[in-house]
Amino acid sequence: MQQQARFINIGERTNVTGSARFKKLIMDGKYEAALDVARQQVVSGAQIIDINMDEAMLDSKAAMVRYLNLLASEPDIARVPIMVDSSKWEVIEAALKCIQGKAVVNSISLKEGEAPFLQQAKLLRRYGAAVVVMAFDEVGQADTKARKVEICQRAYKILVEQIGFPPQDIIFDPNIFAVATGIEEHNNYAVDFIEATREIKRLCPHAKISGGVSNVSFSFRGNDPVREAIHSVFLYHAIKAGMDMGIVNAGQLAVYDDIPELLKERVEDVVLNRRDDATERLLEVAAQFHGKGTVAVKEDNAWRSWPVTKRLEHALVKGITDFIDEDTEEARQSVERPLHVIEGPLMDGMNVVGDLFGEGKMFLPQVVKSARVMKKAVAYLQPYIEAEKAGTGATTQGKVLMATVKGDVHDIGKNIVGVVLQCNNYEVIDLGVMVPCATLLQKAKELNVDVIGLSGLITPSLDEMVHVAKEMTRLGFTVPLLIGGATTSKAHTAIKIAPHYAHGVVYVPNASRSVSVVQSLISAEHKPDYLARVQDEYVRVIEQHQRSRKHEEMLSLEQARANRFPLDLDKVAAAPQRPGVHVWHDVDLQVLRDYIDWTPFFLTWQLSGKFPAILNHAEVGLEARRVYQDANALLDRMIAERRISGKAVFGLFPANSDGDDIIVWTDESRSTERCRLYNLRQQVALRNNAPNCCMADFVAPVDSGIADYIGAFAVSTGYGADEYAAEFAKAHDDYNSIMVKALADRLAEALAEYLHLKVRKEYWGYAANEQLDNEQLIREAYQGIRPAPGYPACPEHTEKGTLFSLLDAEAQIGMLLTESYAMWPGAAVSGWYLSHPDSKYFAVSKIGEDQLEQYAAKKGWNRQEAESWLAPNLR
Ligand SMILES: C[S@@+](CC[C@H](N)C(=O)[O-])C[C@H]1O[C@@H](n2cnc3c(N)ncnc32)[C@H](O)[C@@H]1O
Repeated sequence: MQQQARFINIGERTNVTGSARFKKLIMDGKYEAALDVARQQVVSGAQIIDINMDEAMLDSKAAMVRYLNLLASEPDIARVPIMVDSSKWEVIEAALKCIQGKAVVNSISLKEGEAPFLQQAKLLRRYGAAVVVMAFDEVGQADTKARKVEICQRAYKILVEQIGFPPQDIIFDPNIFAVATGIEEHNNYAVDFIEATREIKRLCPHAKISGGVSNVSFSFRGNDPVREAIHSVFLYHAIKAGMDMGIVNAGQLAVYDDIPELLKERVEDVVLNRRDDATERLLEVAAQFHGKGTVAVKEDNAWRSWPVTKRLEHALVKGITDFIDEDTEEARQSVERPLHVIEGPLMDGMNVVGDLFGEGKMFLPQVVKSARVMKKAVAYLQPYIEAEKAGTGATTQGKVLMATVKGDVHDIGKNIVGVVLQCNNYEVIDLGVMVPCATLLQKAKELNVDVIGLSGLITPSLDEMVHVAKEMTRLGFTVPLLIGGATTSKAHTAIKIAPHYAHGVVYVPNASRSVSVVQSLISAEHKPDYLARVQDEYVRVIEQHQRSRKHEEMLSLEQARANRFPLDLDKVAAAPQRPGVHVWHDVDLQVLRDYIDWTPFFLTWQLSGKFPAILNHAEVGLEARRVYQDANALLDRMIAERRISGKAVFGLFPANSDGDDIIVWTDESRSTERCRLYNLRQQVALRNNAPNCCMADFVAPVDSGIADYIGAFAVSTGYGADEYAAEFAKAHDDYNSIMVKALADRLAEALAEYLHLKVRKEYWGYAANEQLDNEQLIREAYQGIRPAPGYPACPEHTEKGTLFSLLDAEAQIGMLLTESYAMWPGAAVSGWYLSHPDSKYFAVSKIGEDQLEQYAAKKGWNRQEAESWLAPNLR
């Protein structure tokens, strides 16, 4: 597997000689559609795409240039290297002029002798391109191991020794030819390639080996399953011998371990030329595997002949809903009562899923798909169960009541935990979002639940959780309380919540952990021990917290102010090109797709790794590609059917700082305050006496006489998302329900990114010439920042109130704030725009009593209100 992981797939569908569809699109001038062919390959795992426009009826050079230029503007495709494939030198040169990153040229050879070979190689070196060198010389194409090695070694010497071509940029293609053709001399072709690969790698250090893999199975055209098995077996051995890359249709490659034993053995005989009658023996069995699609699909269908209980298990593990109604019906007929189907095969199947997930052999998206199968089966049985009046359902392991706390609207994490618990046979009662404490506890009593789970995303929710814990004590509850959500932590749970409730407060870091936690809490036998361990752990966490806090030296607010960030007033940006408030009512979501930061999307699904590398990750790559594909298919639908929409309101205003405040003026006369933004300042003594920052430090002070500005924005792409997600949930499809929200969140972040870009380049215009790709945008490699209230530089959430009234966000685009200052719709981002080149993100962190008092006075808060809103900065 490790070796497979290093292999580089070269996509081949963007080749007019190899793909009839691509050829037609290009010949018809449908370049946009032809781009999709490239995109599809990247999505299916191609890490280089081979582009070939060599067609007699085509102006190949013009077609290549046009296509490459279009590709360059598609960030999701342009991130993979291009292999320029042409037999015409002028096409290659024209292509190299368009390609920005490192290109690979396919190919040159010694066919015409050394002089043209050298000349071309020199030119390629000047372009910094890597090159594919075919094992072809004046005599012809190399077929035996000896000839392959001889030609490649000769080419290597010429390239490296005569012109200093970087050896790591040389890729040899020692020719893969068809085996099992019926001609005896061809029988050793695969072995010749594999053995030559081993030898060339030894003799030509750093050079790479590539080849067109589909050639090897040419004699089995028409029988895809056998062809795919041949490719897979061939690659298995060639990669072991040192093959680095190959042209191979990544979407149609059988998994070596999944090839049925009989087929694998016969194919291996052919590929490794192990017996004289290998071809006949493969032909004998080939028909059995004949069929459409991949070997895996062929095997998939085999499960349909299994006994129904096994079929149900298979459907659950693989997440297949296609046959679930008919299989559930068959199972129902085979048992006495419909409930027995749930208690028997369905729960057995889910146990398998639970075990595989627990062992790390299944990933979260797969588990959520399994839940979809389970729910559909249960829904199918429901009318029969009701007709029988058999009560509410099967016995479960326990009842878990879950809710996102009052004032908070975020629920993706909670929904995922709910699904995972259901998969493990817990009954989950989900009260949804913004659930007041009284409602929650009343329900808990009424339903006599075993566990209560709270979730929240924004920091004010942490306080609400403390409130729930206190109320549980006051009302005499004894069931354990689970705490989860993005801003929650073990430390916060230990320090702030646990002391208020004596019957177990457990922090759950992610969905996978929820099962073992609930299991331990529900078991009468294990619960005391488990809670004692949690308590010990909390003691340790608290001690650690106290130790780390002790080292923090605090400055007085006065001292911190004296150490403010020294702003370079010569660099204050010019006045905005388009001041005032602007509204976008219907943002083109298609445009936003290119600005999506996908990495957090995978994290939502508990797949960690940076995009796009994660798509090819040895362990999670396959699953990552699947969710990515599902996500894009759903995005297509959401956009085409206009199921969600995006809106933005933003404005650019005259502003100056006044101490720690920022004054927003009504107009350029700068005489009347429209509003004042209150900011917190860092008070912890920082290393090397670094400045104690406050957001106001990045805006020109009022007494400088400099006309500075500030921007404000609020965007959401959540309009319609909750309804759409609810439709899926109603159809027992949690997978897509969660997916809708995760995608709406991604689009909201993408909108924030895109809008910020437009502001920098056009509306404010201080960076009109900025040219950054999406990766640079994600890294925020631009001038200026967009700090968001609730985040570390401006952690106090009520400032969102000022932001929203400044923009009149409710009237303009219908965005609301809850009592905890969470934004609605949930897929939303808001913040300020600061343009100064030295402005940067920082964390206010802990503040002192003096700042607490002064800030409270400015906001008109009493002590309790101040402590509540500033809680995250008082720890
Ligand atoms: C949370 S990430 C979101 C962007 C990420 N590419 C995504 O799609 O999820 C970065 C944003 O968080 C906010 N942010 C990050 N650090 C911050 C800080 N220290 N203070 C204030 N806002 C901060 C800024 O609005 C910044 O643009």
